[in-house]
Amino acid sequence: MEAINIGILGLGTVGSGVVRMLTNHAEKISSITGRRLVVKTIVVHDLSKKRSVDMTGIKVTDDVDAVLSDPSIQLVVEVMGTVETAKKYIEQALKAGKHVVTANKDLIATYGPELTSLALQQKCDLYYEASVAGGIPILRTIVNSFAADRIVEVKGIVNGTTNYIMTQMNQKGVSYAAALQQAQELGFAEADPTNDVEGIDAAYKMIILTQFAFGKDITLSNVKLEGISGVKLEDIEEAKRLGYKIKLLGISKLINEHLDVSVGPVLVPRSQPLATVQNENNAVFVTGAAVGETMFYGPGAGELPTANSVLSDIITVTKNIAMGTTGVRFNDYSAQIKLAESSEVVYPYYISLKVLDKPGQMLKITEIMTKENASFNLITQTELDEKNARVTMVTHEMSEAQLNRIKEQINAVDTIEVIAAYKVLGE
Ligand SMILES: NC(=O)C1=CN([C@@H]2O[C@H](COP(=O)(O)OP(=O)(O)OC[C@H]3O[C@@H](n4cnc5c(N)ncnc54)[C@H](OP(=O)(O)O)[C@@H]3O)[C@@H](O)[C@H]2O)C=CC1
Ligand SMILES: N[C@@H](CC=O)C(=O)O
Repeated sequence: MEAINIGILGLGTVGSGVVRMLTNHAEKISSITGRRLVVKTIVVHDLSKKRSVDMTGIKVTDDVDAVLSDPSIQLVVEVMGTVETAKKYIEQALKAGKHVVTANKDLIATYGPELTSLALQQKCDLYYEASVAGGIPILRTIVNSFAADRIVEVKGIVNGTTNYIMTQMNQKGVSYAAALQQAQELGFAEADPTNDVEGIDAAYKMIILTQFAFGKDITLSNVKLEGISGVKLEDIEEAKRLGYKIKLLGISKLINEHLDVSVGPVLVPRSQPLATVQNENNAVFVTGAAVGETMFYGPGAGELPTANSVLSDIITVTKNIAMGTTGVRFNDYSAQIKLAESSEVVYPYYISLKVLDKPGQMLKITEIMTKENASFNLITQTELDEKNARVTMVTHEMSEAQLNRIKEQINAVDTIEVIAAYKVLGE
């Protein structure tokens, strides 16, 4: 059987899973593709590190040229992370006529269009299923199964680390720091977990999902972004009391034919399926005008789930090589859509305020709300200590522009401070 030589850049959580799956499932992969997949070379950073996979017969090196300059290697799998270095290596690989599979959302969200053009020019494949929602095959599903439908919304939990942290805090009373450390030890977190907890990793995934669902290239600056590092335990408890769970959600949505993309903590009703997604699992809702609401659920991070998505790309590329059909875009859809104005984006909000515990504070809040034509369907005040109280409210629908003006005016009152303002999802 003809062989296809593979070079892998990175042998961490995902790289190890890829090697394990290529070894353990070799027979099935060959029977599907008609090719024998051989991992010829793996590039790592630190040659002295102990590895957990069997590397018999594989060259392990810290010299990337051993892959990029080896003409016998047809397929490069980039699972090392970073943006600029990975870009440089992938460009070199494509220019050398090698096909590329990557799990790197930072890279694809930042340089996807540029790399896709280069791949097309070189008649090479560039696939990145694992870059969004780990083990959930969501990108291929949007390309294939939603090809004819008009997608109106994509939303969901697309970061395993933050969902893991919030589940552990919520259910087991684990501290934020301890839960983050566990997520790092389990291999879910990024090399720099700031990207996870500040919502940047989820935003990168929403950029890619937006490209696939709506055919629109956006950048990080187009995503309204808030992470979980500022979410207070009191707000988690208060949300629970009101019948909600706080989840970090990515939402990309058509509003009046304009697109709004956000990542942030959202109050999800306990009865909504997203509220039941625990630990590193992810769930993506895709709403099509024809099909209605669909939900895709599964592990969003971790060695083997992510490796399975990388393998699906490797198999696609192998089949394309075998059939001589390489050099086709992963996603062909492109559309002209404007971004929504903040006056168009309307949600109910949960607003949490720290107020000086003295008379008249509620009046000031309601005056500001009334001035902005906003109303709430519940408001409560709880004493925090001798001096301070917390006021929480769930508003009726209001625009983001209204919310911003309300926040600004409340923060200008020296006895009141806005602690949180999170969207509230409907049932
Ligand atoms: N972990 C997960 O669940 C998921 C990760 N991803 C993405 O997959 C990619 C890999 O993630 P993950 O496996 O977790 O990362 P790890 O940090 O576990 O592994 C990174 C690997 O790349 C190697 N490496 C890093 N920089 C270089 C370099 N400059 N030259 C050569 N080798 C280098 C490291 O070498 P050494 O071992 O010697 O240090 C290590 O083997 C990232 O883009 C990540 O965002 C996507 C979905 C899920
Ligand atoms: N750090 C990411 C890994 C997968 O993309 C996450 O936690 O989701």
